[in-house]
Amino acid sequence: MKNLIEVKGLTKKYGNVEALKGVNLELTSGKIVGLLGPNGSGKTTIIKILTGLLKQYEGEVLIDGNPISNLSKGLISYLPDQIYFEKWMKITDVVKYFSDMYGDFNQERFNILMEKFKIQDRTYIKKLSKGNQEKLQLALILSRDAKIYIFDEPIGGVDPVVREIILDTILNNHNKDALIILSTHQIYDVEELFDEVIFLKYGEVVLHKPTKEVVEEYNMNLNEAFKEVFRNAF
Ligand SMILES: Nc1ncnc2c1ncn2[C@@H]1O[C@H](COP(=O)(O)OP(=O)(O)OP(=O)(O)O)[C@@H](O)[C@H]1O
Repeated sequence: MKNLIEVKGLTKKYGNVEALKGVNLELTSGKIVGLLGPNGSGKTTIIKILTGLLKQYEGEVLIDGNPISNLSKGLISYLPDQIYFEKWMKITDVVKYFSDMYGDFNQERFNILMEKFKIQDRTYIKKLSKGNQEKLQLALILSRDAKIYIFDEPIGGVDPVVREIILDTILNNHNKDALIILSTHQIYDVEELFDEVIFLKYGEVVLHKPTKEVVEEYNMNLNEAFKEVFRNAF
């Protein structure tokens, strides 16, 4: 296992708001990590910095040993918490864009995932329901052979059956040496997925441990432990 992400003293201010306060993290390959915290705790801010979307911050961020650059961006397959396609686009255009943009895009895996997600209409994005647009985006993200996958609320808008398919797909369709970071509020559904968890509170890491240790230490499931740690933070 090697460190794929190293963050030292990461601080981010939006005007007077200190969204991240000296965050330190080391994340290794082959792990599924839950990035958890209440609204406004800084999860999306960290993700945006790791993915190169937010460029102004203090501290050091290394991706696979190198500072953030186009090279590091190419190592990360990122699912944002919103649909980022233009609705007028054809699905074939989006797929072409992905395969042109990312050398690691696996068309065969994409086709299999689309079958699994039962997306039959492959014409225009606007003809897909919101849940199916989310699934399409997920299929594209998972079809890359990336070193790092970052999912921001991948199960937000979909029904419970689809949620299970999505979690199963994440678990079984990624490169096993990859690092997966998953941010969600629906901990109850996903806790068995996480090898380790990060609890963020007001921009600070208050806990970063293997899930097993958290469950043992608090003598309760992860969801309950989360509520215990954040009891006064809501
Ligand atoms: N563009 C921005 N301008 C000003 N403040 C911002 C901006 N983006 C985020 N913030 C603030 O930074 C803090 C962290 O926000 P962030 O979106 O990272 O939290 P989060 O944990 O992802 O929240 P949520 O779970 O609600 O998505 C919050 O106080 C938020 O109001």
